[in-house]
Amino acid sequence: MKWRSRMWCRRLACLLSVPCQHTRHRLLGPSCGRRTFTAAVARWHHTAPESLSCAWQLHGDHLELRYADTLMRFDFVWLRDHCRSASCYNAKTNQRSLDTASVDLSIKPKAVRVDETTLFLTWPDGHVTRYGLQWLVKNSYEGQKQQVMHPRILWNAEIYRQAQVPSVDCQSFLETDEGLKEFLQNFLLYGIAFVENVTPTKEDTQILAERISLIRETIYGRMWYFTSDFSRGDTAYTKLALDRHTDTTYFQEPCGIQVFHCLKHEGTGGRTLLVDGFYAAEQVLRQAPDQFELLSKVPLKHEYIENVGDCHNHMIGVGPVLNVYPWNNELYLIRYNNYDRAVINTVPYDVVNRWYTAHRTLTTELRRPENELWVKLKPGKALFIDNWRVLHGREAFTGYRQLCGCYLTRDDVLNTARLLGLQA
Ligand SMILES: C[N+](C)(C)CCCC[C@H](N)C(=O)O
Ligand SMILES: O=C(O)CCC(=O)C(=O)O
Ligand SMILES: [Fe+2]
Repeated sequence: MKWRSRMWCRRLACLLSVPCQHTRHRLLGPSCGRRTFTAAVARWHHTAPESLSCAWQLHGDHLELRYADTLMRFDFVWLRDHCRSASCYNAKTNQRSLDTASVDLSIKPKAVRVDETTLFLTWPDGHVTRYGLQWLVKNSYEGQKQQVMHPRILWNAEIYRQAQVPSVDCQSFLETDEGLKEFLQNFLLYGIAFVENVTPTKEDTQILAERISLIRETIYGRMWYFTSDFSRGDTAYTKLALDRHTDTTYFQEPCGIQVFHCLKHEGTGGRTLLVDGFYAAEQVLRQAPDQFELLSKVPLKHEYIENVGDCHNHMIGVGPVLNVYPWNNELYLIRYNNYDRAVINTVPYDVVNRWYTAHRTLTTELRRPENELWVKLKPGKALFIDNWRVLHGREAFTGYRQLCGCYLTRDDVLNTARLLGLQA
């Protein structure tokens, strides 16, 4: 992604290299500020020449605007398409009424005017579009690019322990907005969160889950409940150790959240391992950006083939190990499960070779002991894991062990968080 920032710097540099025009305008005085501009001449216009709070310039196919320390460029079709007038936009439902296909792709504003707070555009058919300058900063590519979509605290074991993230009490989680909000804030920041003093039953675990989301029903059921009874074609249903992984990598959209509640364990071992996949990926980005890029570009398949008893399933999910938003390179999903990774047949041999190297670098980071958080799940303590970020595993165990839980739909967890005022 380096090229992006380099390119951006170059563009920024070129725009910053025109201050002579600002100076000239300041010398010309305030009269030009509110004047309607009709000709497409590249010239800076200032609304408040003394403070230089806003300046704009019309180019052949876009409008350039500087406001609140942000330099923004707006495509003309974009400016027409996002018009918030009553005939183009339904403010009650927040939906677009304008048929975008009716906009001439070479449209240009007939007139442009900016006052202290608002940009006014008049289109060839006479339609007038108004944008608040604050709204533009918040919604422009350049404004948006400066902020992350999901604020997070990346952690290793030490960082997580030092943070002393509290578990939320079950009653406060279920009965107060503050309890729920605190829980969700922790969950969004760290990708894991605990609820304490839960009655150790499947039904009570379901009530917890439904407090924040819809349950995502899968081939494992809605609420699942499992022991080492080999009832399914998967090593989760054994007493074996499981290396760190994310679940349901063989779904086109892996489950967003996993809930675990250990209802019983009479025996030894069986601790849960948690590793922040984004922390590890960040280390790869630092050490070897090209390897990070490869992991985010090469698509692979994961697969689940099951024929046990009455369970017949064949699932395939395709996607890269690291998934990033292309406009800011921010990670949003890691798909990592070496058990369920399918035959690699989507890439030529020389790329395969480089991919294995990159995968090894990531695995080395994921396996560093200092990145491992080990917890023993006990009846009463429910664990929520962001399955798009935090890997889980398990130590081998002896004796009878019963775990219940479910998957949650990510959109609905984030919905609850946003309704409580959190950035999600
Ligand atoms: C959680 N539950 C026991 C229901 C399912 C386990 C699925 C395990 C599978 N290997 C995966 O990683 O997706
Ligand atoms: O048994 C456990 O603690 C977890 C097993 C597992 O990885 C899973 O169920 O997804
Ligand atoms: Fe798992």
